[in-house]
This record gives sequence, structure tokens and C-alpha cells, in this order.
Amino acid sequence: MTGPDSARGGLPVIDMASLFDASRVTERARVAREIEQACRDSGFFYVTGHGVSGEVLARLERESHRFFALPRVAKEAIAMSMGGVAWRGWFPLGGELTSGRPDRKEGLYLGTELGSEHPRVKAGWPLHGANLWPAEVPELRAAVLDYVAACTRAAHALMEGMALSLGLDADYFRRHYTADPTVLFRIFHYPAEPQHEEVSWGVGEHTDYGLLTLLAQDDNGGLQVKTPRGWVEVPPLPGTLVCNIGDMLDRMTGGWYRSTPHRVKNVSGKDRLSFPLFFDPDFAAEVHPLPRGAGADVDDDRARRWDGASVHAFQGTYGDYLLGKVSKVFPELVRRVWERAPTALPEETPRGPLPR
Ligand SMILES: O=C(O)CCC(=O)C(=O)O
Ligand SMILES: [Fe+2]
Repeated sequence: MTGPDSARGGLPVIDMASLFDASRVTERARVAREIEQACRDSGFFYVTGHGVSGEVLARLERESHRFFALPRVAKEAIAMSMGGVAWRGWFPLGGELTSGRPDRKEGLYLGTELGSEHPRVKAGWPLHGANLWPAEVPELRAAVLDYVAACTRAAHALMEGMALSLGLDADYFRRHYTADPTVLFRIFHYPAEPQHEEVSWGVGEHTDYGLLTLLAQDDNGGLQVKTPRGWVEVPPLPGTLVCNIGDMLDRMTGGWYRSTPHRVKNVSGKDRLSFPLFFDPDFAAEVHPLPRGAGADVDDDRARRWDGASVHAFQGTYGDYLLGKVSKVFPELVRRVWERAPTALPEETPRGPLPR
């Protein structure tokens, strides 16, 4: 354990090392109970034993700082509008509207690196394709790919713990949803704000969309979570990642595990970097309630949710759900990208409620 509870908003620190080794049965059962407790409480916890080395993270942080320090024109060369339907690239400060308002952050959108020969890329599936890399910081590519690989391994292992915590076989999620997961990765830069002024939200209140999010953050803090005890800070703890569950786990468990609202305000007076990796179901997977929903009846949460939309009412693939969300947070970009997209995307391409 790392310091008093109050220093981390009462969020637990869970050592997940045993989730990489199926033979450690007793320890895995204990970790599963810790995960259940955390998910029944705030849906947020810290993990250690995640296998992402300090060197890999330090390199990612260093190269990311170099990227954001580039002149605007260099970043514009890989703007999201260049990424087309693959939905990759840089967006400027204020370019994303998380809860209907421009966020005080800039960022780089990345994801699983797929070449033009991949069948889904060939078929023009949205959010599938190649990443856009800055020519001026070529080292960023390897730094990102190494981090994403390590973090994705951790996410697969955590989903085993998640399955055990719900009384399911350890490989339940891999068998049904994550053999080919949707992995989205973002690097955010929240600029230093003058400390005498009222600081706006870096990211407005929201829940994450998929299964789980693994977040690395630098030393500057600013993430806040809405727990049953009210909003609490999620301060950085060296060597940990922050894990939280998303809407799809909320939906699958009938609300037994909740995707919890959170938000970010950078009041540190310094530039803040964060690195969320979203580990989500296969884009083409239909997301259903679990066979043995761990006890709870479906609770229609529409009235309490940040966007007034219930995750339980939704029908369709994860891709449909994701595209619906993306079109809310990037309305202008969606319009422009879809206007320019090939006129006839194949009929079977998931497109969600986007303009056709
Ligand atoms: O930057 C952070 O700490 C969190 C970002 C976040 O919540 C998100 O991207 O969904
Ligand atoms: Fe989030």
C-alpha cells in the first residue's frame, strides 16, 4: 500500500501481478475480490504489477513533450482532418467538446496500427487504419508502440481479473469480445494555466465508452472522480496506472459495475501530460448483458447520467456505440470527414448515426 487512503481519494491500490499467471489461483481470487470491491464502489482503482516498465513510460513522456513543443504548423501537418475515417492525428486546444464545451487540452489520437491491406481498412471501416506520426519527432512512434503493447497486455490480464470478479471463466471476455479488441490510445497535453485566473475544465464530466481505461499520468494531478462520497482527486502515485471501467462493462453487468463520471482540471500551474489507453470490445461485436449478471437488476440510469443516455437501452455493435459518441465530441470534424469520405462505403460498414 502506498500512503494513507485520503492521499488517493480512498481509491484502492491493487497489485495485479498474479493476473499474468493462471497458476496463482489463490492470489488471483483475492485480486478478483479487490476488483469487485473497487468496481462496486467508485469504479476507479490504481494498479501496480502491471508490467509497463518505468523506462517505457519515461520515454513516452519525453517524446510526447517534444511533440507538443513543436510549432503549430508541424502539428497541423498531422491534424485529425488528415487522418480521414481512421480518426487519428492531432487536435488543437479546444478542438474536442467532451460535455458539449471545448476542452482545455490538445491531443494526439492513436490506435492499433493497421496497414492499408488490412481487410477492415480496405473496406473503409471508420476508426481503423494507420497512425499519423510527426516527421520532426520520429522517436515518438517506437515510444508509443512499445507503451501500447505493454499496456494492452496489462488490459488483457485485468480483464481476466474482471471476469473472475464476476464469477465467469478467466477467458470469458477474450472469447466473446476482446480477441481483436478496439484499442484507442491518446496523449493529452493540458497547458499550464495562469494560477490567479479561474481555470476551465481540461476534460468535462464524462464516462468512458468501452470496457476499461488504463491511464498513466505525470506528476501534476488534476483528475477527479465522482465517488459515492462526492468528487475526489485522483493524485498521481509513482509506478501505478489508474484503471476505470467504461460503459460497456456497465451495460454487460446491468449496472452492477458502474462506469463512473470523471473530469480533469489542471490547476498545477504546469503543463500536464496524460496517456489514456481505452481497451474496448471488438468494433464488430454486439454487446449483450452477461449470462450470469452478478446479481443486480438492470437499473435505468438515464436520468443520472452525464449525457442523459442509458447504456442499457442501446442495441447494436460496439462500433455503433463508439461512433455515436465520437460524433458528439467532434461534431465539426465528423461532418467534414464524412463529407469527404468515399461516396459509397460498403453497406456492411458500421457507421452509427453519422451523416451518410
Ligand atoms: O487526462 C486524464 O487524466 C483523463 C482523460 C480522460 O478521462 C479521457 O480521456 O477519457
Ligand atoms: Fe475518461
